[in-house]
Amino acid sequence: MTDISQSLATRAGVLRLLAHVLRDGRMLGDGASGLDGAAAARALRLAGLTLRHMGRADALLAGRMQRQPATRVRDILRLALTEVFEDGAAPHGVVNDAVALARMSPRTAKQAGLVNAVLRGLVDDRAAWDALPPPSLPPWLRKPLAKAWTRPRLEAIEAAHLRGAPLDLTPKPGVTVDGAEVLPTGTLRLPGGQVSALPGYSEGDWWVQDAAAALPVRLLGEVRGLRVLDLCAAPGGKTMQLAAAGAKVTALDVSARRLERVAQNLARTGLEAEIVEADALDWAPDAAFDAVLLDAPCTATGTIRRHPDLPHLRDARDVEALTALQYRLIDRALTFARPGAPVVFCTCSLLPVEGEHQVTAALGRHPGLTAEAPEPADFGLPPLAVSPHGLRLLPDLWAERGGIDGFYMAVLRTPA
Ligand SMILES: C[S@@+](CC[C@H](N)C(=O)[O-])C[C@H]1O[C@@H](n2cnc3c(N)ncnc32)[C@H](O)[C@@H]1O
Repeated sequence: MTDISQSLATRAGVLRLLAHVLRDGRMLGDGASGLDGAAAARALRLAGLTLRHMGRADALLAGRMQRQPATRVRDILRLALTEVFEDGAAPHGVVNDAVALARMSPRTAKQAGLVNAVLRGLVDDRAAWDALPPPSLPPWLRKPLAKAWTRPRLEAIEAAHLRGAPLDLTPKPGVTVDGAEVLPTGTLRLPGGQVSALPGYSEGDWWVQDAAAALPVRLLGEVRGLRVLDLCAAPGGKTMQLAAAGAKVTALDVSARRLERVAQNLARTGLEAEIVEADALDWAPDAAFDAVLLDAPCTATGTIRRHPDLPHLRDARDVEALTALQYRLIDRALTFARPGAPVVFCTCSLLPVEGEHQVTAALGRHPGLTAEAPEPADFGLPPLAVSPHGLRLLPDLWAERGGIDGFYMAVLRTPA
């Protein structure tokens, strides 16, 4: 394969991934670019970058085109502009490949001339790109976030999304990784890199987990020897933390496919947990647990730094369905813990309706239920992380250290 055809193949792979997200409504990480190895990784990175900057590309294109082009043509143009202005690609090669991509499909071949003309008029105009406002979240998310966190905070969150995220690892006790920064929370942080090539991967010394996602388990304190229920467990990041800390873990999840990932992760790390495939709303254990962790399904909007596809895949209807499910899961989780035992509720959402409001509502409907507000400093976190009943993390926190995912977590207890 020549260099030219390799770059073309990679860009065709990016178009497949964009169609998977924008047309099929599926997660970027589940998409197939049709490529292998380094080309597949490059296509995935470029698709993510294009999704992050899509609003800006569309704004620039809107000024140049009277009619909306075919969706594939639009994606070709979006990718080309993103590569030139955000990835430092040479305009000449980008335009040539964009025209070739249009010609590749009978449905868009006739628009190859349009692609050429539009791009030639734009790729040298960096000033026009730089003058565009930074990409913003879609209205379904922007509105409630501005209300909850103020507009300047929202803009700081959007800026954090654009910066992306470092690579965070949770080590087994005593494990270190050369070159990694040790965060005050205990997470090991690297700028990035191919995960499976890092030292300690095949030995199962650590697993990938954002610094925020590693905190809910720590709120449970010492768990050695305790029977702990990990209620929505897959793919198993928190299950591994609990098992590594010496807990007897039951890892429950409704998804058989996702539970396979738990089993694989446990096998790689040599850790043990009982795996249960069940709907938490129907399931009943033989005996109450010493601690319960409810990492409830949510919009995952706290992870947009890593998943730029999310704002394009979710909408306000998802929020409604998920908050209703969280409400029911909290009530169920409280019945699984022995009286007085901790039940950690957490979600990786930026929306208070999936965090603070859920805990306030649970306190209102369960007489005697308490929620302890953890002290942020105990976990090396800035005071901004404090919230009425729990810990609130937003992606603009720790900007100088590389940020942290958005999360909410609280420790609930029924009366002893
Ligand atoms: C946020 S993810 C959990 C992430 C996991 N705790 C970790 O740290 O790797 C939410 C999980 O909830 C599961 N889930 C959704 N509804 C459920 C239900 N009714 N019962 C059990 N699990 C459920 C999903 O399959 C998904 O794996």
